[in-house]
Amino acid sequence: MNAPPPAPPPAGPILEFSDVGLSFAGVAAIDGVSFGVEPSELFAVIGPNGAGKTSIFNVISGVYRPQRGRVTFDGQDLIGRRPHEIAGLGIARTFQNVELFAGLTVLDNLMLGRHQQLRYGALSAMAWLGRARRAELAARAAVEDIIDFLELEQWRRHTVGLLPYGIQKRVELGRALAMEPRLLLLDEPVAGMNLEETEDTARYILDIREEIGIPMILVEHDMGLVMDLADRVLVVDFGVAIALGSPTEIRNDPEVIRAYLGKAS
Ligand SMILES: Nc1ncnc2c1ncn2[C@@H]1O[C@H](COP(=O)(O)OP(=O)(O)OP(=O)(O)O)[C@@H](O)[C@H]1O
Repeated sequence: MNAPPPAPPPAGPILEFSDVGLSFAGVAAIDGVSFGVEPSELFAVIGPNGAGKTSIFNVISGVYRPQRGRVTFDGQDLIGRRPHEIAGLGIARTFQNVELFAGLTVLDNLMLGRHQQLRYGALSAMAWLGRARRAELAARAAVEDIIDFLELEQWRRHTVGLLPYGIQKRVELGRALAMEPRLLLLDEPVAGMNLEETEDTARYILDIREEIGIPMILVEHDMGLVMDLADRVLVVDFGVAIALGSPTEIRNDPEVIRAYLGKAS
């Protein structure tokens, strides 16, 4: 009898954040936080205001350089790299406040996102016009797919700054997707949205996971959204990781309840 084929080795985390410490003027924003994000996992980071969530994103994306610890993406060290290099490795992010070119159209904003991903520079573009032109056509087709995917068709020629806030946030998500990321960081994707916009965004996040299958890290205050969407949740408070587990484990964790009730009183 033939033995069954050996199971493939379990894939390790694509992002490893190990014992990171970051302080500003001696005050710790992140104090020894460690976690790993599995390929295609939807990982959430929650915590009260000022807990260190955005600082974690800023460390991953190269905006802040921590004094301690190690961060790797797909085995490559991230600390010490500049934000554009990290974007070039395939880590895209959206921001708490929309950061788009407000005077440009939806289409142009997405094309700019895509150009960060194109593999030719200005000189090679001149030398290899044919190749550059083909890349440009492919870029345009990829952007049109994103417009379809996020149902932005009716706004594609509109100036971004004049669009409703919920649509601007969706364009920002599209801009990040246009980079063809291998990891997506979503900083408060539903902040300031009404219920309908929030539900739409939840659906797009699930669609990204289903159809594109990339891992995502979500920082969000909307607890309902986090508990509905996330595979695992990391809770930070005063820069320290106080819990890590499934939404159900987190909901029932006495330390988490204490941190939140403490802030509410
Ligand atoms: N550039 C900076 N200079 C000085 N202190 C900073 C800086 N960035 C963050 N901090 C401090 O680090 C701590 C964590 O801030 P951070 O913005 O990461 O928290 P947060 O959990 O994202 O908060 P919020 O939910 O309000 O967005 C805070 O005390 C904040 O004041």
